[in-house]
Amino acid sequence: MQTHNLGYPRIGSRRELKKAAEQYWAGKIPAAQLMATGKTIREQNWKLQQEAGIDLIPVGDFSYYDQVLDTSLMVGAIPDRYHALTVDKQLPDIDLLFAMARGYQKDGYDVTAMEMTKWFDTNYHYIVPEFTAGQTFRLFSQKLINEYREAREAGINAKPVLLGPVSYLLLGKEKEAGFHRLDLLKKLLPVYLDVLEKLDEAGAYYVQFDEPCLSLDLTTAEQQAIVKTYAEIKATFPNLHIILASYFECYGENLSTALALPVGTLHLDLVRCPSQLDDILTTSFVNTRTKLSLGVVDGRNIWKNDFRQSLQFIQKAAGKIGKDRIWIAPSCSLLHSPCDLDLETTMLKPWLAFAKQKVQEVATLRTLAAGGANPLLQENIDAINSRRASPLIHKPEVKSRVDLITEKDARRQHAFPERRDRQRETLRLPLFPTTTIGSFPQTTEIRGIRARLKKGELTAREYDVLIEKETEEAIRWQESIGIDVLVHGEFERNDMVEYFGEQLDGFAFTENGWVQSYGSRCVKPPIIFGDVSRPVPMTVRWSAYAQSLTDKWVKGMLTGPVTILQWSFVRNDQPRSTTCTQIALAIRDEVTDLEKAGIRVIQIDEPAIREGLPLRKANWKEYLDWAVRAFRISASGVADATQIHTHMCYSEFNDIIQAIADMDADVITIECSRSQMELLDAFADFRYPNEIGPGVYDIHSPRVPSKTEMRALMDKARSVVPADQLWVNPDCGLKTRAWPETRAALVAMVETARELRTS
Ligand SMILES: CN1c2c(nc(N)[nH]c2=O)NC[C@@H]1CNc1ccc(C(=O)N[C@@H](CCC(=O)N[C@@H](CCC(=O)N[C@@H](CCC(=O)O)C(=O)O)C(=O)O)C(=O)O)cc1
Ligand SMILES: N[C@@H](CCS)C(=O)O
Ligand SMILES: [Zn+2]
Repeated sequence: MQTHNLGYPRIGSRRELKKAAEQYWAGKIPAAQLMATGKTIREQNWKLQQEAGIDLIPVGDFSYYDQVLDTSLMVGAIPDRYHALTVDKQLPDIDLLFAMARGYQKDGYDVTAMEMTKWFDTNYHYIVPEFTAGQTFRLFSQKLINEYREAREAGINAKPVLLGPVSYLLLGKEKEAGFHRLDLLKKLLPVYLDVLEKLDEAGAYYVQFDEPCLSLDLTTAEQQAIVKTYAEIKATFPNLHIILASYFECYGENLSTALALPVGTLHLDLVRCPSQLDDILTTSFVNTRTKLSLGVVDGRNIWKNDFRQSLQFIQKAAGKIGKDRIWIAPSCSLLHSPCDLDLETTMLKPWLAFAKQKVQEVATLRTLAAGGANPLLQENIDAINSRRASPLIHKPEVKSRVDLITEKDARRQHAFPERRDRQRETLRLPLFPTTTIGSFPQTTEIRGIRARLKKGELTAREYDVLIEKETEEAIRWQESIGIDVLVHGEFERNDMVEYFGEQLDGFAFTENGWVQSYGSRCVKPPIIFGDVSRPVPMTVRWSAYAQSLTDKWVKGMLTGPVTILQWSFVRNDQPRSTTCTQIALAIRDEVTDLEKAGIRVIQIDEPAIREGLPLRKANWKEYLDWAVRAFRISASGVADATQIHTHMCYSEFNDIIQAIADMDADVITIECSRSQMELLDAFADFRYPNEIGPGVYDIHSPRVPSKTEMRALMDKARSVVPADQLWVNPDCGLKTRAWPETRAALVAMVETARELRTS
């Protein structure tokens, strides 16, 4: 039996890559120092996996920003708008990569960033490839080949990992009409063959192709594209051992396609789809020579592996096809796991495994599968049993409150048209009201204040005074530029999910459990280990304080139940829907407490509602039913006159528009600008009945949009949605931005709204 890994986190266990990239962007370190940090992280990761006992170690999983963007650079899919930067300005590759990811606005250049969206159902975001009808490809970046050579020189048994050509194309977007991106396969494949040629020259025998599109509903043409691709690769490189990996779902309808591919190893995600092993072992696949990679260690969660359960899979497969055809692996890339449990002190530690521990689990499973007594097995059984029996987990009062929920609890008092009238009487807002999404820049000073509190250098009172000062400044500034519905700025929050997790019972948190979300941005997902309840109000103090400073309305700001669920590590001993409903009740209590404190506009953010959608359409309804119900439970405890907003971002929402309408928020603010308001057509076609704030500028880029751009977007919006339904706001919160660009952009946004009211 072999062990292998599909990918390792690249941020470094102390977020070394994040820190170096941000310092480089700020001009504080040279490119060489950033590269040196990257090299050190790669080497440490490779060595760690080698020492753990992993036979085949992934290379190509490292990226300075995103692996999909790296693929675009590898195949030369660089949109025309960057050509001035490559040709005239001759930007080095690393700066071109960052320009494509973040936009470029200096030295007289003003180029927008590429779109970013969710990687399948994860909180990782990739840069969306852009394709034109006349698209050409060529081998542009040799990063993968160079890193493969680097690994070999470091004595690593390296396995190059590529995003497969079909998934790469399907994850991209046509930027003009008249063609389908899959038509480009015949032009793209030769570049992949070029890369394989170079890898072959460098000595690669095993190559992993990730084709996660096989976890989606594919058309026959898409399945055939997979067949054609791997037939051609195999025909060109008959000696290559192709590892084909899909994850996050069953192969489902694509299983017979996958089983017939001329690959050396087929990877199965047995955490997300345990049943597919039986499906496969009852087909003629058993008579082939293809190896099976059993993804038994969960790459998406932090719970210790249940060795007995994994060994059952391994033994069952080995019994049918023989040990030599079995590989042991994590279920997917460990990109989605935090790095190292050794750095933690949580009391949950005996129940957990992070990336470093997961690769050790893979190796231990191989040892255990070989047979013989081993104390590691009993240790594992004890840990699994102690979690199951722990009194920390179950709270009868929480369970019975969930059982007592009625349909009335999930419904506002009246339908939207009546609520709108009450709200208009109360709020008295102008046409095209302006607002922001909640957070203002989380500056180094603010992070520093929080770090000092953590280290005990500030008392809780001293901390509060400093945060109050920031909040007051933000309120005064918003008043001065004429924003209509103000926000308190979220200065007291480390993260929009972790902050709530820290205050809810049933949650634990880590000190260094960082996971990459996009580029240099990381999250520290809380761990939901038990029944969830809210011991005391969580946000009322800050919202009430902000409201006390001004006569304008201040929006209360909450994270919704689905997003808290989705962006946490979730317990795996009860259905997600049950955990979500428990969170919904906690948020409902917060919403009603905010209303009691005089807050009349309350935003319940649900940016992750689309991300939680199952990858296969057949499973959508069940999810949307409980997810929408959870949101409604959280929002329905208030009077008609209290205006409930929700906010969504980073996803394609067209296909869940009915569910969004069913959430029945009075106002939805939604990311739209990178896609030039494309999304609004869906709202318009659907005749979305409630109010909408389509984002008028992209907050991911430091680039300041012009008034003309924002005006054009709003003109587009009002051509499809009635003006009295529209709000004017950015795409998302501004926490990742700095104040100078935030000020400039918001002043221009408010002026744009004023002009819209008169012309
Ligand atoms: C809106 N998004 C979010 C997602 N997921 C979340 N969980 N949260 C989100 O907001 N998903 C979709 C989108 C896009 N994704 C992100 C993800 C992450 C960020 C972001 O800004 N992350 C910050 C870290 C935030 C945080 O937890 N900050 C803490 C700790 C700060 C820190 O690093 N402290 C230093 C010490 C500081 C000092 O001494 O000066 C340290 O610990 O070393 C805090 O503020 O207290 C990031 O920087 O990556 C945005 C969008
Ligand atoms: N209220 C949050 C939403 C982010 S999706 C913020 O403004 O950062
Ligand atoms: Zn957002």
